[in-house]
Amino acid sequence: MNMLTLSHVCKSFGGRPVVDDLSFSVKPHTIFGFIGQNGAGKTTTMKMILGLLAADRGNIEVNGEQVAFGRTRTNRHIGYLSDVPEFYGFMTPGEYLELCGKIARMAPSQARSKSAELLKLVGLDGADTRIQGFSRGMKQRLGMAQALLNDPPLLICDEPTSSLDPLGRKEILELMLLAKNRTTVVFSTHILSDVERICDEAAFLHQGRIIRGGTLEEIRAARREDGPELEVEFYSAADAERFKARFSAARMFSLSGVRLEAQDEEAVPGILEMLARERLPVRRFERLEPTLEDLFAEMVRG
Ligand SMILES: Nc1ncnc2c1ncn2[C@@H]1O[C@H](COP(=O)(O)OP(=O)(O)OP(=O)(O)O)[C@@H](O)[C@H]1O
Repeated sequence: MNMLTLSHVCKSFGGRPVVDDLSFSVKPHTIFGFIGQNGAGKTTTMKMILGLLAADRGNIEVNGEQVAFGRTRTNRHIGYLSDVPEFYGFMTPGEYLELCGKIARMAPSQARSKSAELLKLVGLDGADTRIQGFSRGMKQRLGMAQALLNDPPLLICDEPTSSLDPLGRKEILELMLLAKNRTTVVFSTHILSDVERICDEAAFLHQGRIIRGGTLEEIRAARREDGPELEVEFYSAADAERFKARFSAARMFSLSGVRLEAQDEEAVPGILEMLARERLPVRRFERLEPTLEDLFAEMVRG
């Protein structure tokens, strides 16, 4: 059974479709990247999953249970982390998590042990100071601990890395990978390199519609039909020029580097033979994988 399923979900504001016939599903213990530019409809979709906004049409199921607008029953399956989580700054992280545990009706001893376990998981077990002095990265890690407090089978993170510096981002990405052992993660983002680093599956959202989805391998495979791009780097500019002169679909990308546009798969051995025959010493020969950023830019341009 899928952990999350959206079937033909639609939402308009003032007659303008913002989410348009959206369908996708997320398998348990995977990380699903929900990708889109600003205004693509990511937050609107998340709000509908959380039952905070009514869908005009379609169906949403969380852990096999149908989401109903205004009722929060299905939210017992969900942990939620926003882009900038808010806390009581005068508390320490341990005090804050224990309070959350008590609000969730945990016994005091359970709230204490669960808080300690999660603070260790997010690397805040030594942080015994008030939250108000925390960096954004530390707050995000605490938000992650809070979201995992009830052992939810689904963790939804709305742009969890957008406000962080590269180190903070890396920490949150690593935490999401760790969280995958205990839950299923859906995270929205416009940072495609984050998706490449940790996601099993992803969906590209554009103007409220999914323009491509699947495993990262499937998403990349669609482009590979055009054949690989190759980069060949030489030790001298003269060698690079000699090589480039042999190909019409070639251009220099640096003083001594040549890029060959989409090549037939069969052409690659011939190129290698030619390099050996002409005794052109090669510093680097690489098939370029398109980045998700390249793919997304292409799709959005149409
Ligand atoms: N309550 C509302 N009333 C009218 N329009 C809205 C409302 N909520 C969102 N919108 C519009 O719907 C579109 C999608 O917004 P949404 O917040 O879902 O996008 P997003 O993908 O999360 O973008 P961002 O990364 O900027 O948060 C935007 O054009 C936004 O202005």
